[in-house]
Amino acid sequence: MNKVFHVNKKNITVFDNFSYDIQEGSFLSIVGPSGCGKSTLLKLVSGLEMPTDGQIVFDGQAIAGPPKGMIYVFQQYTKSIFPWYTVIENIEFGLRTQKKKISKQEARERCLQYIKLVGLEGYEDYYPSQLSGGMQQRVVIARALICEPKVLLMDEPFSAVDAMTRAILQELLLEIWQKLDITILFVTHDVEEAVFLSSHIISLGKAPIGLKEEMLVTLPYPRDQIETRKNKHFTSMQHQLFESIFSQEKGHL
Ligand SMILES: Nc1ncnc2c1ncn2[C@@H]1O[C@H](COP(=O)(O)OP(=O)(O)OP(=O)(O)O)[C@@H](O)[C@H]1O
Repeated sequence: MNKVFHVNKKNITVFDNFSYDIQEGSFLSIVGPSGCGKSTLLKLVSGLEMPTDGQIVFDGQAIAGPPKGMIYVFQQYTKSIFPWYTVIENIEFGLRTQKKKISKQEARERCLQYIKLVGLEGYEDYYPSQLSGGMQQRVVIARALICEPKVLLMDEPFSAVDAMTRAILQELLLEIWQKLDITILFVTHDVEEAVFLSSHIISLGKAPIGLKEEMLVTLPYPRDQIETRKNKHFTSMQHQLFESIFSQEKGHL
């Protein structure tokens, strides 16, 4: 697959002959230096951008637009939840996008089930402005999951929350991933986050290098913020990724 943007009469080649097979059920993080094409790759997979040449195949079909079964969670969660809706109404909005006919009672029960899954029980009738950043991000995650996606695409979803909330949300996301058996594609700048969460990591080189490194993260699941970080492989994988990205960032400054 190739992806070239045309800006001000110039061509920007982001991917040149890029190819990668995503394993169903994996937790794949995409890391790499700034501007290497991480978000573009997610947009290509989600059908929000189309490749200039080649194709992206999902469920045996070339993607020609946002496919059913994939949900995109953006970084700026405050912009993607409705401030005039309560928690439960925001989550119900996810159900309505599915266009399946279900009764009011069933819709409420399903919303409550996902509210429980993300640990927001008791906050059903709160408005986003009455919630912390981490809680708002939970609403976004619940709204995405209620659509029962096969693939969840997340572009730096935790970058705007504080370190402790991020650690809690990371554990929550792993629990959900294991419970629901979905595939997650996760863009992050943070190599520690990538190693903690992922079963697979791809490191992209400065465009248009494409795939620079592929890493299988063999740390056992379930992972734990305290125990997993003590594992010596955790530290060595983190160093390896950091070195690879930092050397490219530095070379370009
Ligand atoms: N819609 C667009 N039109 C033109 N150029 C674009 C567009 N989207 C992305 N690009 C260019 O493609 C390249 C890759 O951008 P992308 O946002 O995918 O990188 P990234 O790795 O996610 O960056 P960062 O880590 O800084 O968020 C950049 O040079 C960017 O300017």
